[in-house]
Amino acid sequence: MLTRLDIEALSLSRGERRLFDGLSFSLSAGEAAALTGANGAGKTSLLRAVAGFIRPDAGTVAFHDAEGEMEAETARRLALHLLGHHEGLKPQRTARQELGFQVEWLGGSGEAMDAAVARLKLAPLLDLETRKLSAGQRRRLSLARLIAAPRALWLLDEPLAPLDEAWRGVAAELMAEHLARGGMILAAVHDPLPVAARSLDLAQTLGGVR
Ligand SMILES: Nc1ncnc2c1ncn2[C@@H]1O[C@H](COP(=O)(O)OP(=O)(O)OP(=O)(O)O)[C@@H](O)[C@H]1O
Repeated sequence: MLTRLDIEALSLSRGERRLFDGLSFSLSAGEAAALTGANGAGKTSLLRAVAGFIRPDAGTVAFHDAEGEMEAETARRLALHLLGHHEGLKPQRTARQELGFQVEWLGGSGEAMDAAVARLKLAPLLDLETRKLSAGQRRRLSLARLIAAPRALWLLDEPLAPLDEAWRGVAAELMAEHLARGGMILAAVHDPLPVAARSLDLAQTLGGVR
């Protein structure tokens, strides 16, 4: 199981623009970090770099389990979830088809999928095409993935943004349970995370934070 994420001296650019330089921080089992910063500061880009979708200009992203450093590709394939703004749902497919596909792709079981559907109260939505779901309902469908296919590191991009108060409460419970099991959360947020979390302000972290 993934037990630590180490980011060391990371520099990231998008287009011609350098977003940040020399960013260093670590996250250990049971810890959460709230990534803050102005629009365009690079929060989403950092999450995508950790997930391996953007290559940094310099620096390293390393994943560790109890034995030592893991191969990054393996860690990314098996030990993390990236939940983005865009839920990555095909509009013409039903919620059931999309969730079923994702859970199978991620190696989750049918039982775990049923548990996730129950926890996120998705049963009445499963036969709707995803284009007919509201933003909050789509986010609940994405949150179901987190439960149906357990992974140690959750990379969450504004996870609460489209949720109403009641569903924010459920998301908070899911996060707290994940941390209590030794999971880790790195979340880009504009509002505070609803769990105890270290704050990592991208506007103020040039040069490194630990
Ligand atoms: N594919 C891309 N090509 C070029 N520039 C990009 C690309 N994707 C993002 N950017 C730029 O990178 C910068 C950082 O974007 P990013 O989405 O990481 O910011 P953010 O901190 O998550 O912002 P927000 O709070 O608005 O979600 C922005 O200026 C954005 O325009």
